[in-house]
Amino acid sequence: MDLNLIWTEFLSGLEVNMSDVAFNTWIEPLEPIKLISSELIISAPNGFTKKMIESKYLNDMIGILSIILKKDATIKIILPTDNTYKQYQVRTKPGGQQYFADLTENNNGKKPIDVEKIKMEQMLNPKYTFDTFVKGKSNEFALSAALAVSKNPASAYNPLFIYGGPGLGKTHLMQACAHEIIDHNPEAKVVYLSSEKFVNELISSIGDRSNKKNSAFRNKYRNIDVLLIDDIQFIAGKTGTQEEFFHTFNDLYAQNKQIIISSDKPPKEIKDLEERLISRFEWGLMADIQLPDYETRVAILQAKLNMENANISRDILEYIAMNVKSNIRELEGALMTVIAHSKLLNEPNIDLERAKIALRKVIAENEKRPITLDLIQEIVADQYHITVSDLSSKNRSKQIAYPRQIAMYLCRNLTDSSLIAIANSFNRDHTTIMHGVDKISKDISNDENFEKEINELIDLIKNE
Ligand SMILES: Nc1ncnc2c1ncn2[C@@H]1O[C@H](COP(=O)(O)OP(=O)(O)OP(=O)(O)O)[C@@H](O)[C@H]1O
Repeated sequence: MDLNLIWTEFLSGLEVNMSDVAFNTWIEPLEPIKLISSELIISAPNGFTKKMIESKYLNDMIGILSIILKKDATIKIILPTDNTYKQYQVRTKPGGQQYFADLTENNNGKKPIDVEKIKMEQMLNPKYTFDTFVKGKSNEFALSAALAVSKNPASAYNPLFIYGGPGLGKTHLMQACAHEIIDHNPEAKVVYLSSEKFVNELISSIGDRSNKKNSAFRNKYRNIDVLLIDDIQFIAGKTGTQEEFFHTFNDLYAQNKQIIISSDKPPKEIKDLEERLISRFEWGLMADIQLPDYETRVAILQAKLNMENANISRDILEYIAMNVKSNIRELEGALMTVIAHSKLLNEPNIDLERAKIALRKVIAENEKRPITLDLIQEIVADQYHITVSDLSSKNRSKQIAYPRQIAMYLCRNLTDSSLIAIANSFNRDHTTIMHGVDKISKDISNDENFEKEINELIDLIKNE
């Protein structure tokens, strides 16, 4: 078995059992050196990491390696100063990319394997391709943009910014771009990752006081052809990460490299995102994905069903499409629930009545309204016997101004809308919102009864 493949599997095995921070801090910096029979030689960057691995993670690592090798394995941790295995050390190409330089293999004319590429391809879901993406009115613009960019990276639209609510297909579309670009050009250096992973990698590179790792981080992201960052909204409020990402973005853009970004909202509406990033994200093309209509929902269900090789009747698909409207992930979840019931009950031709019973919980959840600024305003207005338009009016009487501040507080705490979006919905500027939120926070901490009143309101909103 190839060392690179073993290592990739090994990392995946460890990653699921560890927190991201622990993985990035202790495991990521390790380098596989050589597999000699069933002993894996691993290099740790310093004595402290070596000690930490040996005391805390070695047993798990041996367990995982034994499963991969299908025999009892051992692991030896060495330091870069150990010359015994020098000829096997990882080398860095001029671009910063790393590969294993087993000199004996090179002498035999074998091409060194690109570790980053293997890792990256493993991160892509093989099912998330353009072929499996169902086109509908809600996503046709984003789909066309993604196709155009994948066919001609960095010449069609740069950056491409895809946004839309949860579970509507942003990750699927981003990964379809990555697959398509790699299929057309296997040499392309494509990096796909969530902004959370970007943040974690950055933190662990900063945590390393030797500058080596920090510059490896920079090289990694500045020497690629296509960068896809999923769920960029997670870098909001993280000043250091935004700074690093800003420079990465500028470097790639200046070199005419494609950048594709996804988010749950358009750049302007992302809470605590720096203005300079917002403006850069808006340089290229912004494409939104909306909630799918009924026909698209049925078509998606049909497509998923074909992949699952199960027999679910059309009336059940229509029933699901009619009742699950909130997002496609839930739609898929509902279909999988019916398929699971049909399999577990041994009813290959499950009927609509049975399916309805199986779906009762899913559908009840789906009927809950999502918490939006509009919903909060409706409920607050109703509770305090005023109208929704009073909330955004100029009226300053206490009977209206106080519920207005309560609604501002709830909008800020129960949604992740930006201050600007909240301010617009109340026809005010953002400082007024901040003042209102502060006032209500203080009143809550000073008055238990008021706190109770607000908690009851929150329950009402959550259960609507
Ligand atoms: N148009 C589509 N055709 C087929 N499947 C789709 C489509 N849109 C979404 N899906 C499926 O719905 C599920 C959720 O999609 P995905 O994870 O891409 O959503 P997302 O917008 O990235 O969500 P989040 O913001 O929560 O990360 C996936 O299994 C995906 O394959």
